[in-house]
This record gives sequence, structure tokens and C-alpha cells, in this order.
Amino acid sequence: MLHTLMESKDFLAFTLAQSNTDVMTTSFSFELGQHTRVEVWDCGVIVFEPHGDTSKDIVLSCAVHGNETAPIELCNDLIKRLLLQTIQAEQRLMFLIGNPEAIKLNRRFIDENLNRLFNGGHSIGETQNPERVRAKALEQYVERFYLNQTYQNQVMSGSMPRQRIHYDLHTAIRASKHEEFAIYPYCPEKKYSSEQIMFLAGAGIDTILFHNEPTTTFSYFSSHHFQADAFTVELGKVYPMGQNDMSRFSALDERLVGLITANDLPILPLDMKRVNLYQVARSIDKRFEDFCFSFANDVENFTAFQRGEVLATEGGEAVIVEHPMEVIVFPNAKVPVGQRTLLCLTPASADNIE
Ligand SMILES: O=C(O)CCC(=O)N[C@@H](CCC(=O)O)C(=O)O
Ligand SMILES: [Zn+2]
Repeated sequence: MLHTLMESKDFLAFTLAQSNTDVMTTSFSFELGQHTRVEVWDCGVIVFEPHGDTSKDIVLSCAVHGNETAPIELCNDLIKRLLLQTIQAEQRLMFLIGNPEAIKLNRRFIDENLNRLFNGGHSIGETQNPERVRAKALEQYVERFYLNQTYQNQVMSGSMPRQRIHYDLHTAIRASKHEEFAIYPYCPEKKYSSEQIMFLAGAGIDTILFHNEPTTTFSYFSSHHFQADAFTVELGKVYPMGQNDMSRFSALDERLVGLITANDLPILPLDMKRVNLYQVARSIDKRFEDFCFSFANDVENFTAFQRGEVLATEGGEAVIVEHPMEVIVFPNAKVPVGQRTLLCLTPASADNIE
């Protein structure tokens, strides 16, 4: 197996060639030069551990939705450069290819939306399916990575606490007025990080949505359980594999290389002229099978609606804009009853950012 991966340096192809059933047989490790230990823990799970001191534990995940291809290409290219040793990790780093079986089928998911199954969502009820198994396993890999005792001890002896980071990379179903944006998971117990917001802005992700409640997403899991600086990051609109214009994400690629190689590019102080901030005002959950939006399928994310306008109808009732203005994101009527069908946003201030 090692031979196949080291010959191609293509972790995605290697992952997709594995079966989702031979979990244990896919784990192995090897050295890159004298500087980095590489461990493959499972199908789509690869960890880079530099031999020198490190201060950050970074998780980069993609393909939590199998058809969201730009993040998969971005991560695979970073892994390739690490394996070719054209870049060298100076921070601990784990890549997760979320749902390899869904990638193979070019589908968002097989049985159930993986990004609705974290924080224990995978164990609610009697249902078992590939996504529930994978969500539980991904949670365990994140825990094992963040709580590695060897590196925890570096915290004890070092002066600065280690920083945990998790960027869960996605693409949106629709086009967006702000092409690249990030969701900041609900974290009422702490202030938002201006450093993270400006890191993302420097990476071309200039729009932040502050979530208003706990969710069953992967980024909320890492934020809530491990106090990671965790975000769901949306990289434009979904396109088939190979049809993404990856030059649109060159700023992100450059920032990630800086982060991984500990050659961090300078981060500007918070500048409200460089960022668009939104607060999630409410999440509209689907209540009836006949849920139907009042706007067209090509209406973009971040389109604004005025108080009183009808956003959708269901069960003979209208879903109406409540605030003076609400900005919509992620409209999707094809979700099961009980799940989020739309987020409504209002402009946010910088009050909770430090
Ligand atoms: O475009 C869409 O409708 C969905 C894109 C997507 O997968 N978004 C994530 C957001 C997760 C979060 O709220 O942090 C999702 O729906 O899982
Ligand atoms: Zn997604």
C-alpha cells in the first residue's frame, strides 16, 4: 500500500481505490526524509507529524459532501506537495477526506447528510448507515489527533498554549454574491477571533456568518469539544471534479501553505472595510413535504429580502421575512422534514470580536 501511495503521491486516488470496509488494513506509517512522520490511519485519513517542535494542530477536511470537489482538489494538491517534499510541514497536520464512498458516486451523500451527524447525531435513533459510521469514526480521529499526549506535553513545557485549528472545506450548491465565505460555529462562551477572521479575509474568504445555535456540523464539533478555531468554509459554487478554476483559491492555498510550513503571512488588524459580517438570525426548518420557495432556483446566496416578503410556503402557511431585511443563504427545499432548509441572516457588528 505504501508503495502505491509513494509512487503516485496521489492520496485521493489512493483513498478512492480503498474499500470502505477494510478500515484496519489501511493503516500504516512511513518517514519523509529525516523530518516528518506520516501516518495513514484509515481510508481518507492522513497525518503529518514533524520531528521538530510544533505549536499548532491543524485539521483540514474536505468531501464531507462527496460532490463538493474544489476542496478535494485543493487538499489533494497540498498532500501531493508534502509527499513530494516540495513543501515541508512544520506544524502537526491532519487531512480528512470525509466521505470517499460519496465521492465515488459523485453524490452529496449516500444515505444521510454527513454534516448533520456530528456531536453525537450519528447515534440518535436506531438507524445505521455509511454516513453514521463515518461521522463517528471522524469524531474519533479528530479526538485522537487533538488529544495526542506527546504533543499535549509540549503544551506543558512550552510558554504558549497549542492552537487547534479546523477548516472544514465545502462548496455551495448555489452561486453566492460573496463567493467565498465561512460559518463561525456558535460559541457563546468566548469572543470571536479577529486573527482568524483576518486570516480568512487574507485567504479570499471575506464574509463571515456567526451561527446562533449549536449544530450537528463538523466545525461545531471541533469548536465545541476541543476549543478549536473551527470554521465551515465555502469555496464558491459546486462543479464536477476537474472543472474547478483552482486559480480562484490561490490566496487560500498560499495562506494554508504559510500556516502548514510555519511561514505565516502577516495578518492585518480587524478591518471592517475588508470583511462582511452576518449574524444567523434564524434557521428555517422544513415542517411539511410540500415546502416550496417563493424565489427561483438561480437566486444567489446573500440575496436580501425586505420585511413582509414571502420566502416560502408550506402546509398552507407562508414563511415571511420578520426583520427589516433578511439575507438568505443555503436555500434547499430537498431536505428531509425536520432539517434546515434555509438560513436567514442580518448584518452583524464587530462587538463580539477581540
Ligand atoms: O449550498 C448549500 O445549500 C449547502 C452547502 C453546505 O454544504 N454547507 C454546509 C454548512 C455547514 C454549517 O452551517 O456550518 C452544510 O449545509 O452542511
Ligand atoms: Zn457542503
